[in-house]
Amino acid sequence: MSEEEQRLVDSQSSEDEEEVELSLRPQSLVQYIGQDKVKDEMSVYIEAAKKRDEALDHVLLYGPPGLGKTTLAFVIANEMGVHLKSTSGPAIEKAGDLVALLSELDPGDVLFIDEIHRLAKPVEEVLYSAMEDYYIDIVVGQGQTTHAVHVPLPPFTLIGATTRAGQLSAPLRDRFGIVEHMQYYNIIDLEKIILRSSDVFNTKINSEAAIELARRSRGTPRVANRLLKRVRDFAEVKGEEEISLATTKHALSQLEVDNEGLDQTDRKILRVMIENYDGGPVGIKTLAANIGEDRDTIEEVYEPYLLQKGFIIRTQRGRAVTDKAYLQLGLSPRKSE
Ligand SMILES: Nc1ncnc2c1ncn2[C@@H]1O[C@H](COP(=O)(O)OP(=O)(O)OP(=O)(O)O)[C@@H](O)[C@H]1O
Ligand SMILES: [Mg+2]
Repeated sequence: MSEEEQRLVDSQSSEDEEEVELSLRPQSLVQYIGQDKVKDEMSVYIEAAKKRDEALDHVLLYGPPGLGKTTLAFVIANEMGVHLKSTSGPAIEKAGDLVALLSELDPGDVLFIDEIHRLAKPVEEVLYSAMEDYYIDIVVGQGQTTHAVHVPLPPFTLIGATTRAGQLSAPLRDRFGIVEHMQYYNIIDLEKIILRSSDVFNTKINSEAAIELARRSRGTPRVANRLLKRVRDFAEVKGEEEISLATTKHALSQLEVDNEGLDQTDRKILRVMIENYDGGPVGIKTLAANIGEDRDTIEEVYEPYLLQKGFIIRTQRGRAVTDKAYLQLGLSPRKSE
């Protein structure tokens, strides 16, 4: 797949995008659009913790990339009125790194660990006592001078984010008092996000165009914001004062994003399943090898959306496409035997 397209769905943002990303990020729960269930619950827990003057319980946020987990972590810290220290699972190599991070925290502060399913096992084990009783036992020295040191910690809140809740070990998962599942956004909420972002960009977008964009954004704010930027480019070149529906449709077809928001890779997955495996079922490993995509990427990024949109289903023997998938590709569904 092209680099361009990779960037539409991928979880990393390039450096020149970071600054815009920051200005696009809502700061408070009120500004945070959608995810109503998560927001309602979080606002109760935040208010209660503040009343008790305690650290908020540890929070696990999980769901597909680009749905606003990182954004929400910052919003939570903001609402609690505390600092947030941000890191990621793979960045913490040794237990000592974790100790260093934790000892920098003030009481009540948030430690945000992105990709928490990728923590090294020894680090994870140190985290258990830190989360449960706010202390860490570390071993220092070498040979004969080796001894254990008991390090008390300030009360803190761990916010973990992951696209793969299933890969978290049970002992770690159980130590999160609050577990929130982030859902794909509906079109109304995505439209609001698009309108807010176009304000930030100082561009006008016609309301029909905003809805069209929302419909094709894979239920994902990050995708919505990226598509908006591309569509804005097309409108600018055309000299439009306000992004029109026609330009939006034209830009999206150039970007090969179809009417359901599927991109080239989504369609390739469906096509391979149909053409090479008669619609499935086919195992994920086989599929990944055929498409030349990483298995994890398929499972984290592509599959959840295709499942939720009803293009594929999961069976005991693997994934299979539905009739809807045939129709989306302009093919006639296979006859049921
Ligand atoms: N509820 C929201 N309202 C407005 N904008 C949002 C919302 N959620 C996310 N965004 C925007 O979408 C983009 C992606 O959000 P974010 O980086 O928080 O996603 P994420 O879930 O952490 O993704 P990843 O799993 O890839 O780390 C950001 O630019 C953010 O501003
Ligand atoms: Mg993130």
